[in-house]
Amino acid sequence: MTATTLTLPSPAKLNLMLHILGRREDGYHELQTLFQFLDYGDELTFAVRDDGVIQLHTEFEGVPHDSNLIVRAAKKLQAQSGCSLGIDIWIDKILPMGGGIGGGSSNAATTLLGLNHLWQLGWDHDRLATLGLTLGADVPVFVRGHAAFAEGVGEKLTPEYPEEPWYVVLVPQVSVSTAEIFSDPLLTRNSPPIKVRPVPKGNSRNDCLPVVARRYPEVRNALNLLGKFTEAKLTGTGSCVFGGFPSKAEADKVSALLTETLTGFVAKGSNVSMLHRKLQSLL
Ligand SMILES: C[C@](O)(CO)[C@H](O)COP(=O)(O)OP(=O)(O)OC[C@H]1O[C@@H](n2ccc(N)nc2=O)[C@H](O)[C@@H]1O
Ligand SMILES: Nc1ncnc2c1ncn2[C@@H]1O[C@H](COP(=O)(O)OP(=O)(O)OP(=O)(O)O)[C@@H](O)[C@H]1O
Repeated sequence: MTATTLTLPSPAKLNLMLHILGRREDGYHELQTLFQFLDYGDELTFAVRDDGVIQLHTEFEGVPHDSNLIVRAAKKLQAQSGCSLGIDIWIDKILPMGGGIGGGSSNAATTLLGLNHLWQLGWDHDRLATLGLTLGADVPVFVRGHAAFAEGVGEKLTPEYPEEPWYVVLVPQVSVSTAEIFSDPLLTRNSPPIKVRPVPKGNSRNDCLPVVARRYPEVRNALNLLGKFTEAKLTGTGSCVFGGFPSKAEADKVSALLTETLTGFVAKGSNVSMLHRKLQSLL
């Protein structure tokens, strides 16, 4: 008998590099980016209900119930699968919103995979990723669960195997709107496509960084401070800034110094998402 309740992780991601190649007719941008997961994230708990109702019990400041990506993901999956079951959902939210570490997208993917399991739909990852893309450009990589080189708007994924260092992630206390950064006239949108894999060294820049740093002094400050210890990078459109270290001890040492004045955390990079490791252990 399949369980009717389930608790699953919803990990963060980093963009280890991000190049913008151009802008499409629909306003979305053609990207090349390298995604890696962190062993750090939110936790969602699901309990099946038989009346078809989808209810998220945790309140989010500034996000109405029906706009929450968790609820939108659940409703889409229910409608497209024709499932008559419903779900109660709770979330322990630790990922910052508008931090560029993919909180909302990851929550949507965890919901799709969790409900596919609990509702026994038997959808494969291709089908779930296609539905996920309609919720956000970053959802498919969380559905697939492997570090990946992404092209298109982020949906064409090729598995990658970057090193898995320990990261210090700084969380500047500003929420950056992805749409706002992508509509900035100063954004560089003409990076030449990378044609070889893995991404050659020297290509780790994030094309969004100059625009984000210009608009947000808090992000500039975080980049400068972390940059005293290692190469400091921006993930996605920010606000979070990260740098890799060969050991937890070194990352902890730098984090202890920086988190006296800034918010941040230490987490291990991971090429297989902790969500997929947990799901695998259930089979
Ligand atoms: C920047 C990244 O975080 C890199 O991982 C993602 O590409 C953004 O993914 P996301 O947050 O899931 O983005 P979405 O919710 O799909 O899009 C938010 C807004 O960002 C802009 N956007 C997003 C992705 C993309 N490739 N081009 C864009 O121009 C669009 O204006 C869109 O309205
Ligand atoms: N479950 C959710 N978790 C976080 N944000 C959500 C959620 N549902 C809806 N949102 C909305 O989506 C916006 C972007 O949230 P998210 O945490 O995904 O941003 P982000 O970290 O910049 O992500 P990305 O790296 O994908 O751009 C939030 O500001 C919020 O209004």
